[in-house]
Amino acid sequence: MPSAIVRRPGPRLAEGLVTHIERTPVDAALAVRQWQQYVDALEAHGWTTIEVPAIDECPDGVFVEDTMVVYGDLAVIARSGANERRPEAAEAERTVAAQGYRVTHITEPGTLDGGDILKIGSTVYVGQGGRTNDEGIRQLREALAPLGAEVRAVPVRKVLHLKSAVTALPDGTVIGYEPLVDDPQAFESFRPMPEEAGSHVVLLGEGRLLMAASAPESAKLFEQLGYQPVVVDISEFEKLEGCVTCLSVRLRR
Ligand SMILES: NC(=O)NCCC[C@H](N)C(=O)O
Repeated sequence: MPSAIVRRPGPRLAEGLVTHIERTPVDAALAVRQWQQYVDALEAHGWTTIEVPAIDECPDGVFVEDTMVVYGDLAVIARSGANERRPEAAEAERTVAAQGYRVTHITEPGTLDGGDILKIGSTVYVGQGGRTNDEGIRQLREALAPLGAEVRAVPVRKVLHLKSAVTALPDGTVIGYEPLVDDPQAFESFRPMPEEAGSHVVLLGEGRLLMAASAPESAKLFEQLGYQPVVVDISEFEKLEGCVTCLSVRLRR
């Protein structure tokens, strides 16, 4: 059975970082309900969820995906490009290690956020230009090479992370909202989506795509393509540049 690491939002969520969008007020109580619905959606589709203890002093702790990259039996613990977010990694590391993963670390001067990593088979795309630096990419390549992964750097300048711009469908097609994708040609096959949030899907298995309620046109398009959208409202996390991918680390082993 697949499982997913998640982390409950803390009391300072509303103070989370915003970089590319205007700050708007976050309803913390609504955010907790939305987070629970996100967890419920994972569980309803066969995913066991494993909680990292909440980290009250870090407003962005809920975006647990950024703390690591999991590939095969290895968890590469990230060193965030945002100083304020670095304390999030320690407990996340303990949680993934307790699941039986080997652990290695991105070390200074390398920086890397898990949100910058998009895995498609043995190809690992890494966003370059935001939170992840060249040294972080070099270290990731070195860590994953023995596992047969090919790490490819792609530019990210218009959004926070690579996976804010693009994710991939089960058949490997990369999807993105073109105005926010720096180089669509960096990917073997690219499909433009009609909405920004339509570029973000979590593959739940059996053609089901977890996605945000803020992309209804994209949901229709996915249905036409033969997929089954599983829709969650994550408005309060979107106000902090979060999306469906960043709220969990999927463990498929
Ligand atoms: N992987 C992601 O898309 N993470 C979203 C992180 C949002 C958070 N407010 C941040 O700026 O780090």
